[in-house]
Amino acid sequence: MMQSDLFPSPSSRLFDDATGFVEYLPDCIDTDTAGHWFTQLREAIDWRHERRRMYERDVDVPRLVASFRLDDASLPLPLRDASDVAESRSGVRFNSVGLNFYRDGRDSVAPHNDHLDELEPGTPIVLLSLGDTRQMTIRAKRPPRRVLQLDLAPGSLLIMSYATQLHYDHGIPKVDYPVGPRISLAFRVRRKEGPAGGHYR
Ligand SMILES: O=C(O)CCC(=O)C(=O)O
Ligand SMILES: [Fe+2]
Repeated sequence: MMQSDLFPSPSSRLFDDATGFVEYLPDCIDTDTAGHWFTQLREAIDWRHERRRMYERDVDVPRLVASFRLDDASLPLPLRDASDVAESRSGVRFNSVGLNFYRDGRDSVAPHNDHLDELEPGTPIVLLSLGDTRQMTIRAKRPPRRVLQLDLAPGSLLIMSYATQLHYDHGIPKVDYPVGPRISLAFRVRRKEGPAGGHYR
């Protein structure tokens, strides 16, 4: 599906080995466009506030979420352009986008790997960041416990290969300093069959 020689700048890979690869591409969208898309999405999306059963209690998912199939005729406008950017920079044709809206530093996503039973085997996940910069932690599940702390700047793409979901967890921790809102778009190739999309803590 995806060939590494489709990637124009191998040096942007933070690692690339038997555990998969992670690639960070800053400035894929200019600042004005990133700001415009952020505002459009914040206003146009019908953001869901979800709850999730955890340790026999219902808890709030600490961010707002939304999701679309990319063949949805009513796909909000900037998502089409955003998927074009994700596709041209990764060489992969995606069929779904999951959105996360982190309202402030108290919003987060707990360490997790994306559900492999929902992904077409071998396909990467591309995260496009808009709004304020938040830090992502990527941590190996097993020793030697490689840890990456990445600032995900607006207009950047982060590409995580399929294999990394077996070997690493990723998350956006809460922060105790003032930070503005952030929206992330997670492009995926979802399997045709398979479970309905869930969300992560
Ligand atoms: O907001 C992000 O950049 C990460 C989101 C994420 O990990 C997910 O939606 O699965
Ligand atoms: Fe994720």
